[in-house]
Order: sequence, then C-alpha cells, then structure tokens
Amino acid sequence: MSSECDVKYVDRVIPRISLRDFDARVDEITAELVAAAESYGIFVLTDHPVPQSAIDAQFAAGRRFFDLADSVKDKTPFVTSANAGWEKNSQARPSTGCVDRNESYQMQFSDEHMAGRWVADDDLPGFRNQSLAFMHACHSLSTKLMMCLARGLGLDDDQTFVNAHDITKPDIQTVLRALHYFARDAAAPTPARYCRAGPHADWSFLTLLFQRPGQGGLEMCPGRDAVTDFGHGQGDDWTKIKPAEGEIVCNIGDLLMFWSDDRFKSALHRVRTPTDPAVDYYGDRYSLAFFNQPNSDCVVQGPKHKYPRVTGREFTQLAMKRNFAQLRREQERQERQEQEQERGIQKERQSAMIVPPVEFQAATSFSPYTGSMDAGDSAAASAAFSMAACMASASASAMTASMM
Ligand SMILES: O=C(O)CCC(=O)C(=O)O
Ligand SMILES: [Fe+2]
Repeated sequence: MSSECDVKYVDRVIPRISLRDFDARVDEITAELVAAAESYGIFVLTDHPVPQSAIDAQFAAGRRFFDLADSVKDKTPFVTSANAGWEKNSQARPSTGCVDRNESYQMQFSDEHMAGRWVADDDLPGFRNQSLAFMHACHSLSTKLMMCLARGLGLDDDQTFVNAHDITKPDIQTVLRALHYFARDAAAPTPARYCRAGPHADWSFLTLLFQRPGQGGLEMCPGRDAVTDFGHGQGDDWTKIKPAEGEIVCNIGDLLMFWSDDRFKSALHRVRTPTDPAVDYYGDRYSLAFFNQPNSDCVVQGPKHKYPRVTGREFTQLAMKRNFAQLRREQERQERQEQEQERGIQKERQSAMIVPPVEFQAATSFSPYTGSMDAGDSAAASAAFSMAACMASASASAMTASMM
C-alpha cells in the first residue's frame, strides 16, 4: 500500500452518461453504460430522475442524524447479520489493515433487517419516512440501469437483475449508507494510518454515490481483471472524481463483475485522507451511498458460467470470508514489519553503545546519534501505538465491518 503522500495521479476521463429522454434513447444509453462498465466500471450520471430537492433533503436528514449525540446514535448500533445501523471508526479495510475514520448509518428496506435499527421518531422526527422515500427513488433509477445492463450482457430476460433486487421481499439486502468523515485541522499533521476510506471495491451489484459540491476526496483506480483479485498495490495510480451538483457517481460492484463473468469491472476506489492543505479538503465530508444488493435467495450465474452458480446470500458470505482473510493477512504483514523495524532499532542502539562517538560522550543532547535514535524511537512507538489501536478497533469490529 502506498502512503497518501506519494500517490501517482492520472487524468482519466470518467464517462458521463445523460439519462435524458430515457425511453426514446434507451439503446444509445445502454451502449454507453456497457462501454463504461467494460472499461473503468465507474461513470457519472446526469439528467437522471432523482430530483435535486430529494438529494438535498436526504443530505439534510443525514446531517441531523450525525449531529445527534453518540449515545443517541448508539441506540441503533450496527449489526453484521442485518448489515444495518450506526458504526463509528470501525470498518477495517484489507487494503490498509486499519479502520476507516468515519461514521456511517446503514438503512435497509426490509422491516426484518431494520427491527430496532431505525432511529426513533422522538429522536429524529420524520427521518425514517424521508429516508425510505429517497431509497425508493434510488431503487427506481437503479432498475432502469439494471435493465440496460442485462440487455448489454445479452441476457434472455432483461428483467433478470431487476427481479433479483425485489425490494418488496424481506430478504432484500440493498442498503442506503449515510457517511460522515470528520473534519481535520489542516495545521496538524495527519496521524500515521489515518484513512478516511481505504482502497476497496464494493461487494454490491451497483452503487449510486451522492457527493456534496466542494467536499472532494473520492478517487478511483481501474484495472482489476478478475473479481477474485483484490488489486491493491497494482496499477496504483488514482483519478479524482470531483463532486458536482446534480450528478450521481455509479460504480459497478463485485457482484455484477462476478455475474458478468468479469466483463463488467468493479473499480477500486477510496476517499483520500487530507494531507496537503494546498490541495486537499479537510472539512467535514458527507456522502450517501446506495448499494444495490440482491435478494438473499436469488440465483447468480454468469452467461458464460465462468464462476459457479451461487445464491445472493452465498455470494455475500464468500465476499465477507475473502475480505476478512485478506484483512488478517494485511494486519499480520504490518505486525511483522513493525517487529522487524523494532529489531533494527535495537541493533542500531547496540552498535551505538559499542562505539560511542566522542561528541556523543561530551554532549549527549546534541548528538546526531541521540537525535536519530530518538526520532526512530518515537516513530516506532507511534507506529506501534497506532497499530495497537487499529488492531483493537479492527478486532472489536472484526466481523461487524460493513459489507462494502
Ligand atoms: O464516501 C464516499 O464517497 C465513498 C464511500 C464508499 O466508497 C463506501 O462506503 O463504500
Ligand atoms: Fe465503496
């Protein structure tokens, strides 16, 4: 994993697809969606049917939720089995081995998943109805895209994907996630291993992402050839996706990559951690991610049968298993690296003691050895500390990490 500071940027043109006159232009729109899905797997929708007033209202509702005291938000904590509820600084990413520094609230359509997970009307009047209305608008737009993508793949039934995302059934897994990234002081250095959202691909079928103008940070890196490939560290060059009013960023998720036998690409993306006051956004950042996730019982099988047939539930379980195995490998790698660093420091200390330079004996506090050793000590100490913090929160959230 490269650090945020030495990242390479590439100016890619992210496809922009207008949904104007959808019914009349459906073939043209389908061709554009397929081309975008086959290349970067990420595109921007314009002239779509979700009104700006509805987007603004949902951002305002999310803002009201995040402004509540943690003790109130914690009345509806995140649970993995439901993939719903509130969590803070607890989603660990395999790419970083650390938790993302944000809070999020995940909402689902089904009463079964949301039992005890909706914030109470007394705490936030109207929040539930507002959010469900927004989710229906996102779902309705998603069904148009699903129909085009099924046609583009040449499936016999262009409703295959729509039918696999039936929000009236209790086993629907689709999620609206409201996110809040905390403001950082631009004058203070960013702590080691502080990540807004580490590189990842979504497990969903298709994600609709709403950003606020001026609250930048979203970046993408294409190039995963197979859904089984994590891709972290390969082709590590990123492109910024600037937020703009009225636009929706869509990214193909792993499920659609799997379902299309890897023809449609699920893109790596992340939210940049601000480290450079000249270019980065340090303020509070809010976003809304609508993850289309299928019914647990639907059957997933690509037209070319590249991968075995699985149910929606099995796909999610396999993705979680793979994710946590990779997370563990990354955390173990970091632990080994820290132990090696610690051993190197011990060796350096011993050799400094064997041959103490004259100036070291005379003026300890100005010695270059003292200086470098102190610097090493404090770097190692702070790395060890932050790793311990990461490990603690990662294991606390272990299997609670949300599914995207
Ligand atoms: O907040 C964002 O812009 C991206 C969020 C995201 O990628 C996720 O939650 O999976
Ligand atoms: Fe994501």
